[in-house]
Amino acid sequence: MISAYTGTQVRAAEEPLLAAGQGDVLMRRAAHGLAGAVVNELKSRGSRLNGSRVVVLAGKGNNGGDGLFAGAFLAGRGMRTTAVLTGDAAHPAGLAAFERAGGRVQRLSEEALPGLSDEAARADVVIDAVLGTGAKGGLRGSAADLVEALAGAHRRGLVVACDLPSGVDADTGEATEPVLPADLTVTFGGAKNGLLADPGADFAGRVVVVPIGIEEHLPEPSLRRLEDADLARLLPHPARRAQKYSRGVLGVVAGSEDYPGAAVLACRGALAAGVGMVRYLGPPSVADLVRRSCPEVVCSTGTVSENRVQAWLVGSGMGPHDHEQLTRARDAIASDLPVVADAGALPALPAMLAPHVVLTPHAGELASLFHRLGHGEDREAVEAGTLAAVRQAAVRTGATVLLKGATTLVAAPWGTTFSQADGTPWLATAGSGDVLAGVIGALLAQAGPDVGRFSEVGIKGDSRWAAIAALGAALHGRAGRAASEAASGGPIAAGGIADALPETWGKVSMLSNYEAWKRNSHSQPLR
Ligand SMILES: NC(=O)C1=CN([C@@H]2O[C@H](COP(=O)(O)OP(=O)(O)OC[C@H]3O[C@@H](n4cnc5c(N)ncnc54)[C@H](O)[C@@H]3O)[C@@H](O)[C@H]2O)[C@@H](O)CC1
Ligand SMILES: [K+]
Repeated sequence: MISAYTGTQVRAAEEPLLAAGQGDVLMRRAAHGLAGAVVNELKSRGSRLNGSRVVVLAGKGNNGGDGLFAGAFLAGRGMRTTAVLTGDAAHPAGLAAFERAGGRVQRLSEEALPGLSDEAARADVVIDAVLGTGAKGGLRGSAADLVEALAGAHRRGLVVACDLPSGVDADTGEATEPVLPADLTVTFGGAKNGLLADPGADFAGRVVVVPIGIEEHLPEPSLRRLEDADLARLLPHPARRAQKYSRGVLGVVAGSEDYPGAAVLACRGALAAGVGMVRYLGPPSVADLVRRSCPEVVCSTGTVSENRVQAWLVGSGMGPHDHEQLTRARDAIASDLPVVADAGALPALPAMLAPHVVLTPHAGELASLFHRLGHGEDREAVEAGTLAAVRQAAVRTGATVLLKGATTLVAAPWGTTFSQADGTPWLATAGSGDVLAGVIGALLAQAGPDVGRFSEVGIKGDSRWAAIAALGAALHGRAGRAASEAASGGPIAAGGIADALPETWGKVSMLSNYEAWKRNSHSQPLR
């Protein structure tokens, strides 16, 4: 699990060490980690260190101090280092160390701007150490001009953000442009929320966390990302004596005469994600298409209460005039069973929901939901602050809310939030969301009463619905990536995501089987 924190949480964790006079030690550890990451990255690219040029953009706070100390380490490795001081001051000890190591110091001003931005654009490495967790707002004045010029330059070297790209809000991921897009962000003590939420994540590149000794003082994470081992633990496994009903039955209320394919794709997503049975309820013409496309699906007629299932999927491919389907969607939501409510069901939701109802809007649908709740956020506002938006939606509706995007965020109404970025931009294709709803529906149907596997990864109570949705997003993203990789990185259609999902699932669970085998192999005979 990757854990992320707000700037305030990280600063509070630093407090006991600062009080014990360890401030310098923390900064040197951070700087050493930053310099080491630069060296590793250059080596992995086959670039030589000796004589290559590094420009450190150093602000006046501790973030600049980290950058200057890192520059000193790099100068010690034979790199030609220049510090561009963006403020009216610089971290005194960092600056002294930098100068002692032979670094060259330049002060940024309007006059010096053209020459320094040229130099930065020609450098092999640029370290962005202007603003860190203590910043208010974005870059200003000449620093903003320099970053704007650099971001627009034809060619630039490796860009490494110190702690976080300057201008990205550590707590929310909001970005005040200009922000220099990093290839690599080296962050200290723990990841920051802003690196795992869009638009901040757009600027962060690959994120490396450097431990600096504050970790034991960190509280519960503010944001989590499921990794391989967590996914493996959370995947349901059929019991030896399982039968299709005990494996979980998903009822699907989706599709319409205008969008019949959505029902098919939702069913394909569900079938690929381990459910025991899928029951489809919908218009006869759609049911015919579902039967022909997925003969495994049982098409039923009648009402929601007449169909016995363990979870419902409602809304994919439904419009505002599909009255019979909308009635079924409302009944499913009122049934007390877990529900994934997608697309056309979102405008028909009751005002207050429960955490076992998982809403799956994209940014535009979330903006519409806010409008109905009497709040004015438009799509742009949601996209500019995805983390705040998804959390607010969960609090206001009482539901678990999954906000789809390059980074998919899932928030439980009580605050537990996940960020998954497992996919590829090829996933932005029609029908992809229907498959995702099917996958999450299947996982909800298999959830059962067992909460043990959730507590194993530190997820308590009703937060498990958010973990299930995050698991679904991770599987969907990875399946999409696998489908694209099978096409040598080419495009995918939504059906291909469902087709790739069983193997993705198998690979993830192999990991847990291997761990179990390793644990057991010394003490038990293998069967
Ligand atoms: N506190 C600690 O012990 C440690 C802090 N570390 C580093 O310290 C950073 C936080 O340091 P600071 O609290 O000094 O904060 P920053 O370095 O983020 O910047 C704050 C400084 O910039 C000024 N400033 C704020 N907003 C600005 C803006 N929009 N434009 C221009 N100037 C602005 C402030 O007046 C202040 O002087 C972390 O991101 C991390 O890099 C690390 O060295 C690890 C240890
Ligand atoms: K920075």
